[in-house]
Amino acid sequence: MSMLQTQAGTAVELRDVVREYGSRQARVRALDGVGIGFARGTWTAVMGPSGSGKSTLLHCAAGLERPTSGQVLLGDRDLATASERDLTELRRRDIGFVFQSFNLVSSLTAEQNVALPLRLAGSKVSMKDVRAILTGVGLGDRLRHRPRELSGGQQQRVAIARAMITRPAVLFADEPTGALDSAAARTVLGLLRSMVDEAQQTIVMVTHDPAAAASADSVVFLRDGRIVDRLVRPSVREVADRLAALEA
Ligand SMILES: Nc1ncnc2c1ncn2[C@@H]1O[C@H](COP(=O)(O)OP(=O)(O)OP(=O)(O)O)[C@@H](O)[C@H]1O
Repeated sequence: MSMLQTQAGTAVELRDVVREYGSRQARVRALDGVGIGFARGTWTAVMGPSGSGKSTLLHCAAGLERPTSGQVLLGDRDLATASERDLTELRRRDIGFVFQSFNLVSSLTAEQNVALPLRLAGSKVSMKDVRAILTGVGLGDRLRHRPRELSGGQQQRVAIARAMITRPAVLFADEPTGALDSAAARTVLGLLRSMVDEAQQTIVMVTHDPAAAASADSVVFLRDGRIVDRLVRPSVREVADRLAALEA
């Protein structure tokens, strides 16, 4: 097997990823040699103090940004060196993204928003599949509603349905519960959990919220662009304590 291939059972793997911003005088090393594999069918939360490199890690892993050096392997492809064209295709086909701010198209209905990635990819759109996935996230009675007619939690569930319609190898989530009240956050976290347990989805999620992080299977902690710790199935308390120690 080629070296440029994730290990069996790994959805995405970062190898010695460095990401620097700025030029000589004002160089910032946002990621300083990160190596981590995200196993298929697992949910990993990424935490750390402000500026520790969480968003940069997520963006590099999702092919939204290129590392300065190192490899980002998705199957047998290296996102660090893939052509722009291949990256665009990979992001469309193999990667799902959910943001804190939902990023729905305001003029489109829930159904149309969910169908959008298929239309953009030029795939055949099955409205039956679109409705099934919206029903799966509990919005079977909101198909024709536009984003402003939905609550924040409902909008985020549309965004998750939209990310899942292409059955991506990995779902990346950047503070998916950051704009939600605790009840809506719990619903969204429950939905992510069922995707991992029932559909073997792989999820990588950046969060500041220890309760959200403790919903994942494991939590990795960044400081100064390096992974400094990993907790498996921690309690909310353990996550909060570890984070507080890193922020001290
Ligand atoms: N486009 C950019 N240009 C220059 N520096 C950047 C850029 N993006 C990020 N950085 C710097 O890289 C470091 C890591 O930023 P990053 O956004 O990944 O951190 P974070 O852990 O997600 O922070 P937060 O929790 O505050 O969102 C920071 O020092 C930041 O200032």
